[in-house]
Amino acid sequence: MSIIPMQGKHTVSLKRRCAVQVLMAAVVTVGVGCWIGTMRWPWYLEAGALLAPLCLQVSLALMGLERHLLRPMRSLSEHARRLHEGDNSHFMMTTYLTERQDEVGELARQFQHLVEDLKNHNAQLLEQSLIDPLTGLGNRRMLEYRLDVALPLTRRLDCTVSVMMMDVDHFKLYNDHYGHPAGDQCLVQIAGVLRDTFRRETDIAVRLGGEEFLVLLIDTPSDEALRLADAMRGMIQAMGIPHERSPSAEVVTVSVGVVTSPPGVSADIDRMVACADEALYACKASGRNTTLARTLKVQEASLVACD
Ligand SMILES: Nc1nc2c(ncn2[C@@H]2O[C@H](COP(=O)(O)OP(=O)(O)OP(=O)(O)O)[C@@H](O)[C@H]2O)c(=O)[nH]1
Repeated sequence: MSIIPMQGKHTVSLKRRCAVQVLMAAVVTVGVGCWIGTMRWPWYLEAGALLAPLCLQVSLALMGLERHLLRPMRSLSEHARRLHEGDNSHFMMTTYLTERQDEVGELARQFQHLVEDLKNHNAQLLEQSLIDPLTGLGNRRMLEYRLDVALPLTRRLDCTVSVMMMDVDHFKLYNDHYGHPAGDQCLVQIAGVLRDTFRRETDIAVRLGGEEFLVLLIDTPSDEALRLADAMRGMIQAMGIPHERSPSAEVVTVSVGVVTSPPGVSADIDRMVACADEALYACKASGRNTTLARTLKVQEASLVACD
């Protein structure tokens, strides 16, 4: 963050305000003193006449102190307190502070910059903690984060939720044969297919870990979800990444298990993931490089188990 010098071009410094105030007090006191000298009043009247403008000047100085220093300081400390308590969602310093052309305004602007920098930094950190560094897809935390928003929405809109579990076939053999860095590249290419296939803003595609990926689609009929999952599987096969050691194909392939909750049913994601996992392992058992869907048993508008 750049540090802007305190004395800006248009700054009316508090120091200058004080100097003007003191000068005015001196001029008024000397002026009144000279005037009293010509009046030949008794001493108590002279003292009263001298003290009255002095008291007025002191009162004006205190009012200025309150207006130009103490009130903005209280306001700044209130902002700092709200930030400290975590209320920074819509943090915006009042223009009354930031538009001031003195040191307090400068302090408020710097404070505002600092808070904005911190907010950006926090947003970056949050994003980094939600992204899988290898593939750039979301990770498990991203899934949880997005489910918090997506699931209440699906309940409210009474729409379907589809979960796809995808796993690379014989990936251990791939790693053993081509090496771990080549395995990493393979995962990056697979992630690219997921990104190209699931482009809707509501689609959630994440790498759960290792060679396992999950896709969650909302408001997509079960046959469409199955068609998309199989298209994705086909595209990964069509990339033609050689896999000499695979017992099931000459290229890298994946197996995909799909499950869709019907509309009007409250989606239990854990149960759906378990069902999609079962479908995935059925793919593995049936020779791999396939897509299988499972239907969900529903009782009293909630998911019970896979059939
Ligand atoms: N290159 C690379 N390999 C990984 C990564 N994460 C996990 N793996 C490897 O992925 C392999 C997964 O092996 P398994 O779970 O036995 O599964 P598989 O060999 O694909 O066999 P099937 O799933 O039954 O087809 C292991 O060898 C892990 O070391 C990663 O980030 N990069």
